[in-house]
Amino acid sequence: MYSKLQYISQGETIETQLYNIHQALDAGCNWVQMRFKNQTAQDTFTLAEAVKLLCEEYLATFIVNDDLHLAKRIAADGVHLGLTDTKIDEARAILGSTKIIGGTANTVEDIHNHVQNGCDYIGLGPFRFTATKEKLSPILGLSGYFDILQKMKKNKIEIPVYAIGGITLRDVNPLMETGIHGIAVSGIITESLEKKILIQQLNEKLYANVIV
Ligand SMILES: Cc1ncc(COP(=O)(O)OP(=O)(O)O)c(N)n1
Ligand SMILES: Cc1ncsc1CCOP(=O)(O)O
Ligand SMILES: [Mg+2]
Repeated sequence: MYSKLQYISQGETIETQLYNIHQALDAGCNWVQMRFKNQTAQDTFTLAEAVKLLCEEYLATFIVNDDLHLAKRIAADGVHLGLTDTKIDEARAILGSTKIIGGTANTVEDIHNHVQNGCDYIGLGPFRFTATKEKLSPILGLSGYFDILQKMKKNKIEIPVYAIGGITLRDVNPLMETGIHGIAVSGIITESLEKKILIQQLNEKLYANVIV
């Protein structure tokens, strides 16, 4: 089963990114998406190599944001692709069947297309406004998740869905009640001064109904 908590990295420099990712891993995150925007190819590659080693040390899943070819080059566990990034079916043809491919969705039609094209998980959002990302798609709110997850059920569309965008601890229970698999968060973990406690609290809520 995919982890129910994804950490999306932040930081304007290689050093800040590595610090933030290391802190998140140390505090218990076991899924990292490296998101390093508007950087040179060399710096992104340098960071990715270091993050790969860190994730291996912590036995964490390592996903590269946006850059399919970088994900392939460094043999990351997978890639996350947005609606304007490389198409999911093209990425599948390049990465093969063993790598994880995540796709962004804002509607049930996006989810349906991604499933048809061989996507492994969905990042559905934004839940609410967030300053972490520019040019947000329409905000879904709780009712948006409820509607989309109901439509998925009705149409028998099965794929793990992660809620994303401005999520806080108190959003987790109501979001999980809509039928999502988990959450992808950046700000709350990066900014937390008590990361271990926060991640424990998030995981308690995320895994509350999982029978082991
Ligand atoms: C898990 C997850 N879901 C959605 C996104 C957003 O991807 P995208 O729309 O391509 O935006 P950027 O992150 O590239 O700015 C994501 N990264 N992860
Ligand atoms: C990458 C991304 N895509 C939609 S919202 C978002 C940012 C998530 O970060 P945060 O948890 O800080 O809102
Ligand atoms: Mg993208």
